[in-house]
Order: sequence, then C-alpha cells, then structure tokens
Amino acid sequence: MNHNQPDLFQASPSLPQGFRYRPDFLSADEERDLVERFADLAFKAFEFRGYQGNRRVLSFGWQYDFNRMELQRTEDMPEFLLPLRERAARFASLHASDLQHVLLTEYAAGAGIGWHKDKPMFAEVVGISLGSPCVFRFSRKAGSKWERASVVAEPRSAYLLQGPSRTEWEHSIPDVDRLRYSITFRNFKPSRHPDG
Ligand SMILES: O=C(O)CCC(=O)C(=O)O
Ligand SMILES: [Fe+2]
Repeated sequence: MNHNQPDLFQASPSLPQGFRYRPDFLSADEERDLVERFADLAFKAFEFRGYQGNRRVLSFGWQYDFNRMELQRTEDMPEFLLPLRERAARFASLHASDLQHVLLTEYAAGAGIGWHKDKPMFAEVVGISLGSPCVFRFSRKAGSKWERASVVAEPRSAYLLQGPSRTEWEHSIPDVDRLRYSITFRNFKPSRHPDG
C-alpha cells in the first residue's frame, strides 16, 4: 500500500490550508437535471461599474450588487436547489439554514473570472461545478513574490473555501473551453448578517 497516496477528499498539501475538494459530489443524472433547469433561468450578464463580464449570474436569497456595493434581498431559493443546499451544508459542517445565499454562474466558452477574494460579509463558500472542467487557481502575496497553487475543478465536484484558502488567498478561473456552471452557496459572518 502506498502511504503517500493523497487522500482524495482532502486537498493535497501544496493547496491552501482550509481548501477541501470532493469529486463526484453530484451524480451524472443530477448534473444533467440541473443543467436542464438552468437553461430556463433568467441569468444576467455580470456587471461591475458599467463593465459587463462575459459570465452570467443569478442569485437567490441575497444578492451582492457590485455597482451599489451592497447586499439586497432577492427571490427565495427555488425548491430544486434545497436538497443540494442540504448536502453542501453537510460538506462544510454547517446547517442548511446558514446558507442563505446562492449564486449561480454560467461561463460560456471563453468566459472566466479574474483574481479576487469573495466579499468580506461572507464566511465559508461551497462551490459545485457542472459542465466543463476548469482550473481553479489560487494566489497570495508571500513577501515580494506571489505564491501560486491550482486544482482542476472537475464537473460534478464540490470545493470548500474556508480558513486561509478563503481569507488569505485570492482565486481565479481562466477562460473555459466550453459551457461551465457553478453553484456557490455562502453563509454570512455572524457580525455581518444583513438582517442585523
Ligand atoms: O465558478 C466558481 O466556481 C467560482 C466563482 C467565484 O469565485 C465567485 O463568484 O466568487
Ligand atoms: Fe470567488
């Protein structure tokens, strides 16, 4: 037996601390059903200070408006996402009711997301991937250099950003070759809940 074999459910040691990756979080049938549902949803071009990114987004529960720089209450999560929220919460050791916000993102071929940290009112982030695989890249400043790491987020996988992977590292996704969706559930930091 090879004791150096990395634990598939744990990020390899070179990945940021607090990052967890789980392949086959969804079955192929679940992935197909979700992609079919997404085709009927009203995604909107991501917009920031008048600039339209080439990805399209849709939020439920709460949405962060990047132009107004504030959270707004939005439509409740649709029923079909609730069992997935339950599973995402278990993966992150949270309660489903903690995950009051979900962002659906559609990356058409040629779309990606630039370097960023998620907004500071959010705590943990659980991301579920569908469609095209993508490279999930991490970067952080280490003295005068940048430290880098990356992992392939396969379709049907889930990842968790918590601890340093959430707070110290930025992440980005280079342009995908074909359609990818992500479902990102987030909870609020207790002191930053928009309901006070
Ligand atoms: O698509 C993903 O998996 C990540 C999306 C992301 O980083 C974000 O919306 O903040
Ligand atoms: Fe992000």
